[in-house]
Amino acid sequence: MGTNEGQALPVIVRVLDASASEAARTSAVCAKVSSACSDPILYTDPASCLQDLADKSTHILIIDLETIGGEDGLEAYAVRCPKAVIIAVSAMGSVSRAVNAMRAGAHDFLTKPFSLDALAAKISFQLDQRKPSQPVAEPAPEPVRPPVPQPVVTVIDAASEPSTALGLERMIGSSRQMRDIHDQIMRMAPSQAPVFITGESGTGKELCANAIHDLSARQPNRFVTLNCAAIPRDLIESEIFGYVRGAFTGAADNRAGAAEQADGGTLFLDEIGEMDLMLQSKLLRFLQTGTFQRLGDTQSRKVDARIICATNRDPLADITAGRFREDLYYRLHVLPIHLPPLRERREDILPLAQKFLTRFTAEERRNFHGFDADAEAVIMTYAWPGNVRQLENTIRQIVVMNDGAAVTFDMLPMIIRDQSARSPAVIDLSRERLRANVAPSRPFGSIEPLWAQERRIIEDALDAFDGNIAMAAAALEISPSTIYRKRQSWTARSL
Ligand SMILES: Nc1ncnc2c1ncn2[C@@H]1O[C@H](COP(=O)(O)OP(=O)(O)OP(=O)(O)O)[C@@H](O)[C@H]1O
Repeated sequence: MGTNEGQALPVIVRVLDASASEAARTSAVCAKVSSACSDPILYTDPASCLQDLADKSTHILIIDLETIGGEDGLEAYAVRCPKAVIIAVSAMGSVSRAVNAMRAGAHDFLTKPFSLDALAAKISFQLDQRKPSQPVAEPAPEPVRPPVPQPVVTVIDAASEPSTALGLERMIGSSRQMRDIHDQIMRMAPSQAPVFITGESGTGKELCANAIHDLSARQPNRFVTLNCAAIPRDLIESEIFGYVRGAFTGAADNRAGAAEQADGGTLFLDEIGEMDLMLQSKLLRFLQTGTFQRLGDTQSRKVDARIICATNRDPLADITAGRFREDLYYRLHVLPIHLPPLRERREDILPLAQKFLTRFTAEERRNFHGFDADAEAVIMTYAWPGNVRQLENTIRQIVVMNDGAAVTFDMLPMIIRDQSARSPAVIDLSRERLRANVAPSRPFGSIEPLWAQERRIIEDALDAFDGNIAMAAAALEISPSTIYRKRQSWTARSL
């Protein structure tokens, strides 16, 4: 704790709590954690705190939710100090409250009465992110993942990955499905039970595993990723369990494997469906006993690592086909999370695209601010078979190859323009349904009046986008006002 002592930059901490004694208690913790924040500013009334947030800089804001009338009031504070780290505290803590507070701008959450150590750990963690050469309040840039191929084993130390504490924030998406996922992550994070994540490639399974680790008590320890598909079959055992000198040709030293490196932290087994059957039984034994042996060793070792695994295959089909051990599956499949493909949560597409555009525009020193209407419509209706990864790579490609204030239709890669030039799936679907639903008893045989056909198509599009007029309009390539106008005319007809 307080690892920045001796090189600490001043940190401006503000504490808002209607109870003066609570505020003073919190303030005492700050001073104890580091001399850098030895003089926190206390507020018991929201108005003066809000005023100061607007006028003066703030690095850490510790805010009591009851004092501001609940988490809904938090946003007003967050917008006044967008660069500050906000720790929300509440005497009425619950998972949904914590999730709502995070959505409203909090980075962390504590339920009252909290131990001084718990608060100290949170503040200390924030302080440890600050380096002398960085402006204190600047959030660290998001780490840019290297292009494929991914490393076989990735070890992330809390200290070397500043933004991991904001794991949930990095998972962009406010669709109903993503809100459910955020909720599940918050509930699962404190548990020790294994988590089993399924979902198509590129849907964010690793990001999800990372968020669970970040929000757990294991966060100060390592998050170790082992990509089972990327490791040659004969090396995978030594990658997981390590080896001793002389265990095989080339084993010149003793080496800890991923399981040992994750001791106290989380071991993420990506692409678990690719694991060889012989190794599956070793993994099962490790899960049952918590013990293992390094390759070539006689000594048994014990570690405490939480297991999270992920696959983009259907695990039950793999069991039926004899490729995956059923007993291992039931050991691992304790807390399941399924990440839906991007095409099933279209509301998330534009916020993700905008986020990637902002990030890559800064990285590549371009001038983009957004997308024009045509580009937006195509981005929103394209099927994105490669999910978020494909969207991310597409935006990166656009930014690298072009410049301007807005991304235009012409800048989109050909495959995306071509696909959208053919009618998107939703439109085909509605036409199919239209054909199937034509009433046979019409005065002119099977011919339905044009306005009724239009109405059916528009209503199908609205259904496909859960009533979202902007998205339905984009898919139909008409303006939202056309939908409003048509709806009025249908109402007039039925009067
Ligand atoms: N909700 C999200 N918000 C922001 N970025 C996301 C989101 N989901 C995925 N990404 C980004 O998309 C890329 C792919 O995500 P990730 O590696 O977690 O997917 P995956 O499901 O594990 O893929 P694979 O099955 O191929 O390993 C990453 O760069 C990740 O940061």
